[in-house]
Amino acid sequence: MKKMNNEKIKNAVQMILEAIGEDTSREGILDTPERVAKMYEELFSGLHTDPKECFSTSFCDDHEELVLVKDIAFHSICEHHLVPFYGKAHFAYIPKDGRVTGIGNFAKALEVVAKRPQIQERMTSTLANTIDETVDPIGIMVVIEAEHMCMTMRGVKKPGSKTVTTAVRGSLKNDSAARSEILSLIHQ
Ligand SMILES: Nc1nc2c(ncn2[C@@H]2O[C@H](COP(=O)(O)OP(=O)(O)OP(=O)(O)O)[C@@H](O)[C@H]2O)c(=O)[nH]1
Ligand SMILES: [Zn+2]
Repeated sequence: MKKMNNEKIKNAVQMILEAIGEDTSREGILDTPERVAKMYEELFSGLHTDPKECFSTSFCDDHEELVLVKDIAFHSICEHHLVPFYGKAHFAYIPKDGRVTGIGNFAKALEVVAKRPQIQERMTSTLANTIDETVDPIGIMVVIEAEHMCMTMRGVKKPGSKTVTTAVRGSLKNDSAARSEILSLIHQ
């Protein structure tokens, strides 16, 4: 994994604090540039990791029906304002040739992809493409529901508003009945 430049982040945060008129010598704020640099290392840890690595385990169990792993919580960062958006991701897929993937792999891939500055649409399609290329299922549908702090704490200020994005690959693209079943299972 490429290393982040912590020194650069520290200097930038120091400059922001100075620019907003803070007293950067006061005790509470003295270590803030360093803290933020450490935090960014965690929040953006997925930037140089390939989520395809998360799908290494699979099992052959003759299951060729729908599998839904739902309500996996995540936090990500909006690339426009660098504030969080957060919510839940749902993964539905139909295994090919009875080969199923480990259900925990969806949560691992979500963690990698969420830890990047981005928009929700790209996060959704990145996950769908990753699963399509590694698990190679008959069909896949990724649904993400999130609240964006750039829409709640600033700007239009609409707390509680949710954005829902979907990405569909394979057979589910032409199967509206299966997509409706997935959506009803998600919201059951
Ligand atoms: N499509 C999409 N838009 C997003 C996402 N996150 C934030 N945005 C929007 O990106 C837009 C950025 O708009 P700009 O006009 O460049 O920035 P701004 O003046 O700060 O915009 P406002 O947030 O509307 O005040 C805003 O409409 C945000 O609501 C996302 O995940 N997907
Ligand atoms: Zn934003």
